Amino acid sequence: MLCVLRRATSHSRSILPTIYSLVSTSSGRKMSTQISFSPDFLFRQFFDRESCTYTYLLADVNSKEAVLIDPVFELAERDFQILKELDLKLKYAMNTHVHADHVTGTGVLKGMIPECRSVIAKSSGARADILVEPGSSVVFGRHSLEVRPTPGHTNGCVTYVSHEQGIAFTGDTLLIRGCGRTDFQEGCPKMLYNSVHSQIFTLPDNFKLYPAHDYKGLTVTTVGEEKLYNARLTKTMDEFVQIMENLNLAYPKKIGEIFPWDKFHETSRGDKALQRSKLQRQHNQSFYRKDEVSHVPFMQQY
Ligand SMILES: N[C@@H](CCC(=O)N[C@@H](CSS)C(=O)NCC(=O)O)C(=O)O
Repeated sequence: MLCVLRRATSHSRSILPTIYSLVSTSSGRKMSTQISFSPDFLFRQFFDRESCTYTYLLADVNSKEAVLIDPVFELAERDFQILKELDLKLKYAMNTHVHADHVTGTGVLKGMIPECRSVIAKSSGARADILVEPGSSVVFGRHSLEVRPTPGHTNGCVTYVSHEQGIAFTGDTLLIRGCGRTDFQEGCPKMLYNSVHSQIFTLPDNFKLYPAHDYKGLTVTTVGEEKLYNARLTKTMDEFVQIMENLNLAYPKKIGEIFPWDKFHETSRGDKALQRSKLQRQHNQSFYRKDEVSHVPFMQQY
């Protein structure tokens, strides 16, 4: 047993510097200079087992002002309880985009915390108290998040960046070793490719990236790692488009609750997506009649 442990330790010692040096060779930056969180910055990552969604809680520990990124409707009570226990004041409940796979928790949280304001990108077309635009800053206490436009999965996708903490919340634009699908809801692979390369891969290699979902149990990545190992985004644009057009993923389970089918149908791109959406629509109509979609008001009431 001791032997195995020793071997495992020396193995991880030999691999890590290789990764770091590969990354620093490709960009000229040193991955080994890890950016630590400031002592007055609180960070928590929460997980929804149902939709594999990450919700992030960030706060200024002195002023107690907090933000939640991508809260989930069914888990609003969990998030509220944590805020209460940590004695935090939720200033903003924000979304990276209009989600197709879960209903946002912002409406419920606003009901529980009257001072809380909802935030989403103006380009999403969704309703919220604050509609942010490229270059806007979301300020909580002494901390702030820069809003970077990263359309492609949806038109209104944004990435929120904390330069001081060296972190970015990429929503569904960039997933760990993958990316958001582009086969519905205004999806456009070329746009997504450009967004990642111009807005995310231009951040320093040692910035940590936190996605809105992971389906394999991974929690965090870095710009440097994704530039080396992302199976889709390390390809050329043409290769990337080919990959994205042939993913053939099943639609998210909740899509029928999020989108009125007529709107979804209109905004699907390409014949293949349109055909699939027709089939899906026929299938779902037996479950979701439009006038029975009780969650839609929450989707609109960010
Ligand atoms: N199986 C899940 C949905 C999985 C899925 O489609 N995820 C989306 C993000 S939520 S719209 C995605 O972009 N995935 C990309 C990928 O490569 O997996 C469900 O049934 O809800």
